[in-house]
Amino acid sequence: MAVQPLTDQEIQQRLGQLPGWSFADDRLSRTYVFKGHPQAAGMVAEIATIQVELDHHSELTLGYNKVGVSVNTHSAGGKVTALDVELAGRIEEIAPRHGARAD
Ligand SMILES: C[C@H](O)[C@H](O)[C@H]1CNC2=NC(N)=NC(=O)C2=N1
Repeated sequence: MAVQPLTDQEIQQRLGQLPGWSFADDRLSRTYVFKGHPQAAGMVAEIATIQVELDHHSELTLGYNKVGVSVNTHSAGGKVTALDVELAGRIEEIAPRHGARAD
């Protein structure tokens, strides 16, 4: 069975475990700030590796010292699902090693 969208209540509950992430326009999103461009790019590269492993892919934006992550599940009609929450959690785990801080 295809992955089901989470309800707004379920999303709010899961956001409690994902500080810095927000829910708007049917997407989970977060921006991270880094010391400089190499650190930001390194974070993007590791996110890409995780996304290949999970077979779930966010929209990533790389700036000078910022990385934006925004994700929903295409196969669930562009809604937020447990797959998005899982990816966000995996990204949170690696962020400290890249020196990421809140925007
Ligand atoms: C065939 C492949 O598994 C699918 O296209 C995957 C790939 N990555 C994906 N990523 C996201 N964000 N949503 C999806 O529905 C999705 N589907």
